[in-house]
Amino acid sequence: MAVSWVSWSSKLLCSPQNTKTCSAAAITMSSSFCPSLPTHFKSTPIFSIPKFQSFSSLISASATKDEIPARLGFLGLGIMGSPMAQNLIKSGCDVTVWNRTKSKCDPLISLGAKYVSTPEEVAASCDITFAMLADPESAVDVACGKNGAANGMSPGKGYVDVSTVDVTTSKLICGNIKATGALFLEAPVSGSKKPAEDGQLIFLTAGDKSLYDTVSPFLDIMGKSRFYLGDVGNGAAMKLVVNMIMGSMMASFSEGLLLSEKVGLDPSVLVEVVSQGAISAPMFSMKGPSMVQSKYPTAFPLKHQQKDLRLALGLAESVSQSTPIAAATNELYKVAKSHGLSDHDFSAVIEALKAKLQTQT
Ligand SMILES: NC(=O)C1=CN([C@@H]2O[C@H](COP(=O)(O)OP(=O)(O)OC[C@H]3O[C@@H](n4cnc5c(N)ncnc54)[C@H](OP(=O)(O)O)[C@@H]3O)[C@@H](O)[C@H]2O)C=CC1
Ligand SMILES: O=CCCC(=O)O
Repeated sequence: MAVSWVSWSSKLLCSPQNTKTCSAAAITMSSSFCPSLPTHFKSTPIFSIPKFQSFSSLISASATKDEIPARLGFLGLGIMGSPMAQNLIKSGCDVTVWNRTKSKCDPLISLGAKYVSTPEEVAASCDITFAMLADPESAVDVACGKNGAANGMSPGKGYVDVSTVDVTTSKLICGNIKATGALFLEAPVSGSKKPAEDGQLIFLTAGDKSLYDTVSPFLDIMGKSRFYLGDVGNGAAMKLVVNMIMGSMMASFSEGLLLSEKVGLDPSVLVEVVSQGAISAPMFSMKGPSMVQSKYPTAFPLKHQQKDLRLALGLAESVSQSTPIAAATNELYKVAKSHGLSDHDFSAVIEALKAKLQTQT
């Protein structure tokens, strides 16, 4: 399995907050400007716009990458898709958007995005189409359903699915896209609402390497690092394993917060103690203070965390791997969902452990 990793550390040189809001046309890197830049970026214009060449000719010339296509599509403008598309637009890309609920397109249209009324039309009018959908069902529907993106794909185009789905779903979408002669890359992301806003996501990609090479400058606008993991399915699997760990960590943290309170400790102090030791995690420091106040402002919806646990358990089942902790954790998120917490942040799983909810189940 081919694995590569690139961190675009050069972004740190541009602006303290988010370098990638710099005009795309202005981003040109050289080794003297950025000594820490990976070799293949050095002395290479990251991209130049707007130079509309046929995408297929650009793909075949992807080794030089001195020009890349700028007609981008973005399907799915939820918590993640919206800021990701915004960063592309703010970086000077030509972006066409679509979302099932049309009103979510409006802020992006105000920023300069084009709008068309179906995924098919997006794919037909763009060189590369990104998709950020809720779950396997919506990802398949938008890619392969009636008026789906596959109907607008053809040789020379590329489809990049950044949704979190299972391996089988990703392979199904890949098959439908590739049947049109287009290229496919799965690229689920690690990082939540704030990293999406700040262009600090981590892309876990797999699929057509030439498409990966072509879209890397766009991934670098939206993210801080990217992994190329080989065959389709490896990106999806990596993402599910990461989120399986994350879901269990959050459940365990929740138990700790409640136990500390029950034995007369101040859970805010626990958050501080945890933050200074070996089990410190940005997630605990970020979400702990609001959890102590029973507040769960949504960054990562609880329903999506439960979906990821469910899919991770399926992945484990496919290779007969025992995952008792993830299985128990999944049950807890299901309890939280059954109490109407689906659209709260996943840190609301702590509510499922509170005595009141336990007695209601
Ligand atoms: N939020 C986070 O922190 C992270 C989320 N993810 C993953 O990214 C994906 C998107 O997450 P997020 O943005 O948070 O989710 P949201 O729930 O905010 O957005 C979901 C998107 O999917 C669309 N959608 C849902 N069902 C359908 C359907 N049947 N047909 C067409 N479109 C549909 C929604 O459209 P509409 O607006 O019409 O409802 C919306 O655009 C998920 O797979 C999630 O697991 C990955 C990393 C972090
Ligand atoms: O899928 C959601 C991941 C959230 C995160 O990585 O913080």
